[in-house]
Amino acid sequence: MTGSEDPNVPAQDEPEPERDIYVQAQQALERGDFNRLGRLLGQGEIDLATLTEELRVYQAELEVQNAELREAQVVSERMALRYNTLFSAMPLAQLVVDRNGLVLDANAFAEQLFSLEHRYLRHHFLQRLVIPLDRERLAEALNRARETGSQVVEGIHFQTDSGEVFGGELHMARLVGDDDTQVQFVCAVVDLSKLLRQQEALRRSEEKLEFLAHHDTLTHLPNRTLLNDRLAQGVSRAHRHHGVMAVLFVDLDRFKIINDRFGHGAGDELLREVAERMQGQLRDSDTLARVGGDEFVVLLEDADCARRAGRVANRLLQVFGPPFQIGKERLQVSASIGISLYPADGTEPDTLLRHADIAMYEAKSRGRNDFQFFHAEMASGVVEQLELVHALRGALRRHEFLLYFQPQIDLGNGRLLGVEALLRWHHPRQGLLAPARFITLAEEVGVLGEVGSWVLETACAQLAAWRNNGLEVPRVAVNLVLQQLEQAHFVDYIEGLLQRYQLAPAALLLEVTEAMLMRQPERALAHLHGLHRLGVGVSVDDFGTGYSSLGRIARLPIDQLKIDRSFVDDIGRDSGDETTVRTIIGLGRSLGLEVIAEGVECSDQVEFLTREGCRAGQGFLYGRPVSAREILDTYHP
Ligand SMILES: Nc1nc2c(ncn2[C@@H]2O[C@H](COP(=O)(O)O[C@H]3[C@@H](O)[C@H](n4cnc5c(=O)[nH]c(N)nc54)O[C@@H]3COP(=O)(O)O)[C@@H](O)[C@H]2O)c(=O)[nH]1
Repeated sequence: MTGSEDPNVPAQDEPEPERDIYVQAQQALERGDFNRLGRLLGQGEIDLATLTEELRVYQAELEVQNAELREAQVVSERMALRYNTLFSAMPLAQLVVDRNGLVLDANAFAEQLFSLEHRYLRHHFLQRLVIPLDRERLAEALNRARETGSQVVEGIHFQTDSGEVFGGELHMARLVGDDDTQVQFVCAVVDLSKLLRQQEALRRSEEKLEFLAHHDTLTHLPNRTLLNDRLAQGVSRAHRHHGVMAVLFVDLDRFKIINDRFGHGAGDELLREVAERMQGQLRDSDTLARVGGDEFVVLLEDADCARRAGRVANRLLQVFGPPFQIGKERLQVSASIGISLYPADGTEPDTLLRHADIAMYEAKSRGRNDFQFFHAEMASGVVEQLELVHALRGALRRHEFLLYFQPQIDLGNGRLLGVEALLRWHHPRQGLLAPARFITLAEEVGVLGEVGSWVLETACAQLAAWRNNGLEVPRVAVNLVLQQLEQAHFVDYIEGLLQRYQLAPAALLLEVTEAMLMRQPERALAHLHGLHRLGVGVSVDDFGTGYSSLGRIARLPIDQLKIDRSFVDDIGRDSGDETTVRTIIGLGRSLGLEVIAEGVECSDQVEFLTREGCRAGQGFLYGRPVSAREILDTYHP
C-alpha cells in the first residue's frame, strides 16, 4: 500500500469482500446452483434481507437490459425490412458484391436483366457481367470504390447470359465493412438501352398521334385539317409570288349505292383502291387529300398548274376505267370533278374549295364521269341543287311526295288499259316538281330505294281505293330503279303487297329501263324471273334507246315493250325513226309481247301505230298525268 492510498477504499480490481459474497450468491442463484448458495448461506456471512434486496435490483437491471435488447431487435428487423425493400422491391437491378466483385446476392430484377437465376448469378464475378472491353474500367472503379465508398461508371456495356449486350450505368456504394477485407458493395445496374427504347416508343407514339391528327385513317391521305393547312400555305405563297394554284374537288358517282349494296367493308376497300390509283397519277409536290366519305381534293401548285389542271382531271377520271376488284365483286365506278383556280376563282382557301365543289356538282348534273372548271354563273344553280339535296332527305318523312297517274289506252277502242304512276314532289318553296328535277339527286343521296317502295305501296293502295270507289283500273304501271330490283327479298315483298291490297298479280306492271337490263346484274335477273313466275308484268321502258341484243331480249322474262317517246315524236317526220317504231312493233309481235307507244300526241301517230300493229298508247292525246281524283272523275262509269 502506498502513502497516498486510502486504506478504506478497496483496490479497483479487488472485489469488496462483503459484496463479493453477494455477487457469488447471485451467480449461484443464476446458475441454479443451490448447493453453492446453501454453502454461502451456511457460512453465515450473508444477510438474507440484503440478499433479497440485491436480487431485486439485479432483476430490475435484467429487465432493463431485456427491454433494450427487444428494442434493438425491433430496430434491426425494421432495418432488414428496409434493406429488403430497397434491394428487392425497387424496379432496379441490384447486386451485392464483395471487395473483389464476387456476387453475394442479387435481386429478381438483376436475374431478369442478365437472364440468370439467382443461384448462378451468385457465383459470377461482376466482371463477367460486363463485356471484356470494359472490364479494366470496372476493376479500376472497384478499387476506387474501396477507397471512396462509392463510384459511378457511365457508358459501360453489360452482357447477359444469352449474349445480349446493353449499354448503361453502374452505381456502386459500400454497404458494410470498414475493414477492407470485409467490404461489400451494393451495385445498381441502370439499363439505359431500355430507357432509350422507351423513349423511342414514346417518340413513335407521338409521331403516330401527330400523323392521325392530320391524316385519314382509311387511306392514310392528308385529312381536311392538313388540307386546310396546305391550302392556306399555298394561297399565301401564290399571293407572295404572284403565282397560281388549282383545286380539284373529286367526288365518286353513286358511291352510296355501292356502300348500301355491298356493305361498308367493300366501300372502304374501294376508297383505299381509288386513293391509291389517283395518287399514282400525281406528282410528289401535289397534294391528294380525303375530305369526306367519297370526297377527295387535289392541290396543284406548280407554275403551269392552271393548264395542267384539265389534264390531271382527265387522268384522274381515267383511273376509274378498269373495274375495281373488291372481294368477289368487280365494281365499275366513276367520278365527277370540279376545278377552281387561284386567283381567278377565289383568293381565299374556303372560296376556292367551295367553287371547286360547285363545279363538281355541275359535272354531276351534266351526266357525271366528267370534269368542269368553275364559272361564276354556276354558283346560283348549284346552291339551288344543294338546297334540293337537303330538302330531299326529309321529303318522305314530311309526306311531300305524291303520285300522278297517266292513262294507258287501247288504241283500237279507246278503252282504259291501265295507268302509269308518275312521281311528283311537292317542294315546300318550289311547288310541284317533276321527277326530272330530283330523281338523279334522290339516287345520289341514296333515298331513291325508299321512295321507290313508297311509290309501289301507294300505287297498289290507289288501285284498291279506286276499286272500292267503283272504278276498275285494270293495272298500274310503276317505274323501278335498279336498287329496288336488287333488294334481297324483292319478289316476296311484291307478293306481300299484292296480298295486302287484294290485287291480282296482273294488276301490277313494273317498268324497267333498257339500260337497267343491259347491265343485267344477277340478282335483278333472278327477280325478273321470280316476278314472271308470280304473274306480275314487266315492261321495258324507253325501248329502242339502248343497244340491247335481240337475242338477249328474247331470253328475258318480259311482257311489254314501251316505244320511247323520241321515236313516236318523229312519226311523220323522220323515216328512220318510223322504221325503228315498225321494227319494235314487229319484234314485240314475234316475241308475243305487248307493245305500247309513249308520248302519243296526235291522231297521225295513232294512225301509223295502229297500222303497224301497235295496240296500246299513252300520251297527252289521251290525257296528261293527273291526280287520282281526276282519274276517278274521268273514268268512273
Ligand atoms: N324511278 C322512277 N321514275 C319515275 C317515277 N315517276 C316518273 N319517273 C320517271 O321520270 C321521268 C319523267 O317522268 P314525268 O315527268 O312524269 O314524265 C312522264 C310523262 O309526263 C311524260 N309524257 C307522257 N306522255 C307524254 C307526251 O305525250 N308528251 C310529252 N312530252 N311527255 C309525255 O313521259 C313521262 C313518262 O315516261 P315513261 O316513264 O318513260 O313512260 C320518266 O322517265 C319516268 O319514268 C317513279 O315513281 N320512279
